[in-house]
Amino acid sequence: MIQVALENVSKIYGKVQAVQSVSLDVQQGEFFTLLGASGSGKTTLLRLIGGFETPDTGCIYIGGKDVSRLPAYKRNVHTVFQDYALFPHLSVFENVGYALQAKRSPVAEISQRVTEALKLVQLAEMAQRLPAQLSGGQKQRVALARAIVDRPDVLLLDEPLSALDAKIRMELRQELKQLQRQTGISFIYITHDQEEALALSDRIAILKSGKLLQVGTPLEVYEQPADLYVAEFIGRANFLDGMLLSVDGNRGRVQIGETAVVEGTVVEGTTAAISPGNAVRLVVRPENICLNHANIGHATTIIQSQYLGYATSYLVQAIGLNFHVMELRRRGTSPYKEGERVFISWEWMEALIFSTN
Ligand SMILES: Nc1ncnc2c1ncn2[C@@H]1O[C@H](COP(=O)(O)OP(=O)(O)OP(=O)(O)O)[C@@H](O)[C@H]1O
Repeated sequence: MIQVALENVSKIYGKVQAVQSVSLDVQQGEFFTLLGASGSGKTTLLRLIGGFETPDTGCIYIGGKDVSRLPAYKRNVHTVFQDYALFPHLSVFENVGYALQAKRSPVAEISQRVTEALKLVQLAEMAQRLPAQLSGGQKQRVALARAIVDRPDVLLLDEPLSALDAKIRMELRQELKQLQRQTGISFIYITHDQEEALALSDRIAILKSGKLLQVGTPLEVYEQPADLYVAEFIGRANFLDGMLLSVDGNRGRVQIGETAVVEGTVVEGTTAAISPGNAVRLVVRPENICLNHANIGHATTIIQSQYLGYATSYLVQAIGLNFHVMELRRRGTSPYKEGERVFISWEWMEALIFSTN
């Protein structure tokens, strides 16, 4: 069932088209992430869904009802911000129960719901503490409990983990996902952190200058980016500029550097709907490149070798270019050493060719 639907929604601030004709659906119980560079319109979209802004054109539906002109307090939507926004003079319990209290819900119901929400965020023991007596991660858990206690249809989360240090962030990331699954509330989540987006989301929407470029599962946006921008934005990759020489089915051959064909500087990848002769960029992920001693692919020298425990990260030089290569550690093998001469190759299906015209 569709929980939130946007139809051709636009928002203009003066001369800035913050959101440009965006249409998308968020399913009930879905973890949906808005990802994009600074200024791409993520917060504006969230504010439009929350009712803190009204669209200039287009419609917003929540639970099938047109809420485009409905103020925030009339939508069953809550927002969790980066800075927690807790009341400092109220206890954890009172912070979480605040909205229910304001609605004059019966005391027994408040107590039961607050206790339940605090349990869900693992803070049952800290109900009587004041916010000042909590760590950053605990404060954000209180903010989460407060946001779910009222059982909203949709929870909007604006970079809720960005103020936390890396370790707490990882912990809370897992809890957030669990909380979403347990409550079945649709989450619409903003983050700058691509890895967080890939790890948490059912689907990700990628925005650029207020426009929606692609909506897909983490696997789709990482492995089948809709265009070069998405490929460059999500994850790390190597980019090779050149000219498309020939296409066989969807297997393309690219001459690196747009010069005449030079022996040993032709690479392969997948392409769709690009004609030979066009300027292209080939994108290949570090983990899709294989290093070998078996004379397969292009000769290369290891410039840098960084042992990361679970993997080894290499900088190598081949066909006059630098490549970033990532190899998972395998037991019984030792990493290649700096200065060592090896070969690099990749399966043509694992590299993507985009037009740069
Ligand atoms: N109230 C406003 N008045 C004028 N311009 C605004 C206003 N709010 C946002 N903008 C502009 O709209 C564009 C989109 O802003 P928005 O905050 O939605 O981006 P964002 O993707 O959330 O960025 P960030 O990741 O930096 O928070 C930006 O160019 C911004 O300067």
